[in-house]
Amino acid sequence: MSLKHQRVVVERGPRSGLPIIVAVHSTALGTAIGGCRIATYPDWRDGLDDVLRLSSAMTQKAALAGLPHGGGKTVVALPAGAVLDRRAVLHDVGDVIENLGGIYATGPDVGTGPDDMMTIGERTGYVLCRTGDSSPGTAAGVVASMRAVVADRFGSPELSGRSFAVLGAGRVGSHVVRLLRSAGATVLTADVDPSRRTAMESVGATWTDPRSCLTAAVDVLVPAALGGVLTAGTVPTLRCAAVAGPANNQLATDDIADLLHERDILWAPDVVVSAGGIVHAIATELHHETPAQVTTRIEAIGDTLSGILSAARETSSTPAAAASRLADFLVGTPPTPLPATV
Ligand SMILES: NC(=O)c1ccc[n+]([C@@H]2O[C@H](COP(=O)([O-])OP(=O)(O)OC[C@H]3O[C@@H](n4cnc5c(N)ncnc54)[C@H](O)[C@@H]3O)[C@@H](O)[C@H]2O)c1
Repeated sequence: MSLKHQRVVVERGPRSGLPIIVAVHSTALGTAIGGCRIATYPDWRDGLDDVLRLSSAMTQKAALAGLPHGGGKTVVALPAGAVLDRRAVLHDVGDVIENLGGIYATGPDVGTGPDDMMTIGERTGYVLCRTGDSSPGTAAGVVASMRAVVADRFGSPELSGRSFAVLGAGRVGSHVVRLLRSAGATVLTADVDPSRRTAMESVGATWTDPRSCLTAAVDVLVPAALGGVLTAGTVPTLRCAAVAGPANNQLATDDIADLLHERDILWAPDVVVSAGGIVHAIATELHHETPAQVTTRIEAIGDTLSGILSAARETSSTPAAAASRLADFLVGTPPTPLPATV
């Protein structure tokens, strides 16, 4: 396999002794952006695989969100049972990013949050989201996407009277549930953490168990927990008309997009749907836009998704393939040919 990334740095952190891996996939549209993931891997090379995949997805995400940025990612690959000296590892991360000289800026991801960005910020200025929570922006982008999805599927963007099953009532999922309820939708929700139940029922959502939520007969299933939820095993059990949610990497493998298409379940690519938080952070922190300008950008996620869903229909391809082709076009990558049929 040829290397498609602009730059990949692997360093053993001098303070932490841990593998710090930063991949800059592309700066064709501007500074690469993408979060810092601290996670356990069987081997650091699995972390390398992850960072290569995630940074390439960030290039697509930034381009599809209309941001003048490329994609990158940081992974700190923890061995099983590692005891973390958090400050040491975050300073190691900060130094690696600083040494890249500004071609990449990081932010929170799995295993890191705004406080960690403050600590990384003690070593480098190339860091986002030091304050605040990205989940309200992400949720707003999800709801803008919902309007595009129901318009495509049912002929009207109206959310009132539509039914949704939100799997995962965490930071983003709980905001989505509230926004959908305020718009007059019927909402079923579930989380492995039962402490979320009271808050969700107080806004009028119906609580259920995760399995029933996944397979509920609803208009739209909203994956808002972990990635990999759509598999060859789960897709045949779905009873929804569409799937659209913030969870990253929902498809266990790329061919699951075809399986959903064959079942006539509309899948909205998560790389588009989940962009609201990063759009908010970039527009506010790097481009100093006004709240009204930021809202307009987040609402535009729905327009982008509408265009992708129309293009998919017109070319008889999956929305995943249509999104990928649009991202390649925006970044200037030579497009891959369309398959004859899907
Ligand atoms: N926070 C953001 O701004 C943002 C931005 C883009 C994408 N995402 C993605 O959206 C998803 C949710 O992010 P978040 O910030 O809300 O995370 P979170 O950790 O706050 O919420 C996730 C929730 O899912 C629940 N959960 C875990 N496994 C589950 C299961 N099997 N069934 C049901 N519930 C389960 C957890 O208990 C938790 O409440 C993640 O995939 C994340 O990568 C988040």
